[in-house]
Amino acid sequence: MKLQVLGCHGGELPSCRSTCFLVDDVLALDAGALTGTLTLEQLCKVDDVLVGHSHFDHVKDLPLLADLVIGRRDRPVTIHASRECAKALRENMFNNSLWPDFTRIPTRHKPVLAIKTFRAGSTFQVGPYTVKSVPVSHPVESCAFIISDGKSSLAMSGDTGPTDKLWKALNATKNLKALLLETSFPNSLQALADISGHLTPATVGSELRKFDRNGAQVMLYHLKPAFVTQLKKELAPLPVNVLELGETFQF
Ligand SMILES: Nc1ncnc2c1ncn2[C@@H]1O[C@@H]2COP(=O)(O)O[C@H]2[C@H]1O
Repeated sequence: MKLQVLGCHGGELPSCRSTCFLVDDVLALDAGALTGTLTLEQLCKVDDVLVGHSHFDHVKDLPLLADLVIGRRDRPVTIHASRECAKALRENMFNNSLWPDFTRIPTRHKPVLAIKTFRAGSTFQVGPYTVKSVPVSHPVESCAFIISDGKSSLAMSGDTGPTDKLWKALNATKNLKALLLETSFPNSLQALADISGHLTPATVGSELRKFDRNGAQVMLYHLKPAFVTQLKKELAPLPVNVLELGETFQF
């Protein structure tokens, strides 16, 4: 699997882009940095988007994506969202008020977008990938994903505070090559991290003690733009890498 880092922050500044990864040019993980990073030709190749939860920084490019690729693809771009997330997208984004309902445009039988719902905790197929969703800990329904192409597995934590379910699922995963793990706030903001369902370097350290790592890389993302420098200092002693924009990995 090829993994491209399009966005690896928990917000946006000229030097930071919201969460967005691209697998094998065709599968996007979250949609926080699609339209500002990919060309129109590259955007037209994205067949599926896995959305971990409904918060704005993870879904914000879906409306612009639909408007850009309409009329340029043979089939809809499929957005895979948990029930609560799908409901939020339908009611609050593609509601003909904030943005046109592109799940019915240009026609309801051949729309540019399809929203496909999964049950948090279920395993489903997306093209050649088997995707296991794992509910994690956040104020809205949020899922981690474990994605396998039959040879390698790659996991993304989604936005989460401390969790047991994710580590249990990861410890049972064969051929796990990498875990993309969220880290949002510095240790001085532990109370905010706890209330908003996020990790700090301190809780990354304690969470990693639950992980039978087996050689998998741990790559951190979702650093809040205002705290990147402080976070990198606090993370330096941990056995992890902090992701950078534009990086590409092959698993
Ligand atoms: N109680 C809170 N006080 C201040 N900021 C918050 C609070 N709850 C959520 N947030 C912010 O709102 C953001 C929503 O997206 P995130 O979960 O990435 O990160 C969250 C925090 O940055």
